[in-house]
Amino acid sequence: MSLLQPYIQQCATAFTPSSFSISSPHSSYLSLSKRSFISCCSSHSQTAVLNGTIDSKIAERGEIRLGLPSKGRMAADTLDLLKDCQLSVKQVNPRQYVAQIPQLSDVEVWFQRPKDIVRKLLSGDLDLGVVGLDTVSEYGQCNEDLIIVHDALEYGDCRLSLAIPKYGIFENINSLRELAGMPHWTTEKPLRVATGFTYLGPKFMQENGLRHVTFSTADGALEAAPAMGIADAILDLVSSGTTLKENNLKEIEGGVVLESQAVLVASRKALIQRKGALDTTHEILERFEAHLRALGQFTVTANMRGGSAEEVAERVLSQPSLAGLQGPTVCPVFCKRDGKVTSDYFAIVICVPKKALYKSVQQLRAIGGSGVLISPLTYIFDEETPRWRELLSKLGM
Ligand SMILES: Nc1ncnc2c1ncn2[C@@H]1O[C@H](COP(=O)(O)OP(=O)(O)OP(=O)(O)O)[C@@H](O)[C@H]1O
Ligand SMILES: O=P(O)(O)OC[C@H]1O[C@H](OP(=O)(O)OP(=O)(O)O)[C@H](O)[C@@H]1O
Ligand SMILES: [Mg+2]
Repeated sequence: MSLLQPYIQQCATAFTPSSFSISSPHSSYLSLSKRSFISCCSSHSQTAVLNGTIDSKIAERGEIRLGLPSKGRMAADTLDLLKDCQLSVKQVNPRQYVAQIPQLSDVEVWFQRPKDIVRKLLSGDLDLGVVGLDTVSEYGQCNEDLIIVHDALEYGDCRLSLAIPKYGIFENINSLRELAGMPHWTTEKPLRVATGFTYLGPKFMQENGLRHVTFSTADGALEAAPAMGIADAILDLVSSGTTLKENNLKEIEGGVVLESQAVLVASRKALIQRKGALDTTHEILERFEAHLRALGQFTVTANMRGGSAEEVAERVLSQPSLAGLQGPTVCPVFCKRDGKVTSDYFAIVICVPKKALYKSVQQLRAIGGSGVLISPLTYIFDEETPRWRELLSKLGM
């Protein structure tokens, strides 16, 4: 074994849909990945055995298990989101992998690595999880048992993207079409792609008609592979683009496989069969939605002189940025003048998108608003969350 091999090992076999093959020093991970790949195409009898095992796991335990990332960049942000939704995770010490959320008494939190959260949802050992969409797509492999309950938790933003060197034969290549059209790639000398995404990578290439491609894999620092002569291209997560830039690589048009952010994912079986799982999911979803909706808005209060509530409302509604969620709340401000209670002023309360804040203040002033107060919003609970209806329909309910 050469010195390079423990770091990244070349794949000798060209990818074709019928001969998926990737070699790696991490044989346990890859054999699992390969097994899951094959299991996608497995016989009905194998699926039935697996389903039987999952059914018995559902019957065996009473609590609802939520998997959260144990480490890495998703871990802290996930705990922060839960905390902001008044669902603080009580973990006795950081090395203990089980924890509780006092507000959700039937939920047991298990800290796991993101890819293991997806694997354990599929095996029936977890019921719910928070991970990146990239991880669900890679390790979930389109399995119908996985249901995305909330698809935009607004952190962990990144994209899975193909990147090539800025130099050499790639200098003038700027799109996937141009890359595919290069005469260099043949059966004998295919395009070598280094990636940790050994399911999504081949699938993307196949769907985009790149026939002469081989894949190699490694656990990190993939951006070094082209300069080391190990690969021609890489397929990896990109966020700021700094790592690509620092390693003289560029993304190409049409090369984004997936846009990703943190999601709440569930096992369909658990939602249908486990007692209380659907109610708990509803509560978590409602809290997430209410909090995330509120994040983008401010409450704006202002005073306005006027003859009646209707007349003030009409003035407010004449401005494009002042409609609020359902329209303005207008209420009289009472004061005592010459011994008499009067209301020459009205208080108006509206929610405005954070992005439109200054424009809203200008519009309020233009129609006679004064004493404008801005406060952060914590939650916006609607009558029913749209995602809940979507979930019920995905479950056939
Ligand atoms: N550069 C990035 N910016 C934003 N989010 C990212 C970035 N890289 C990864 N992520 C998101 O965070 C998730 C976890 O990434 P992280 O690097 O923490 O763990 P990992 O790569 O799975 O584990 P490890 O690096 O220890 O093997 C990814 O699946 C992705 O959803
Ligand atoms: O576009 P950027 O903001 O530069 O981020 C991209 C980098 O972030 C991730 O690596 P990570 O930091 O997780 O290290 P790893 O390769 O060890 O997983 C990803 O694999 C890229 O290398
Ligand atoms: Mg990483």
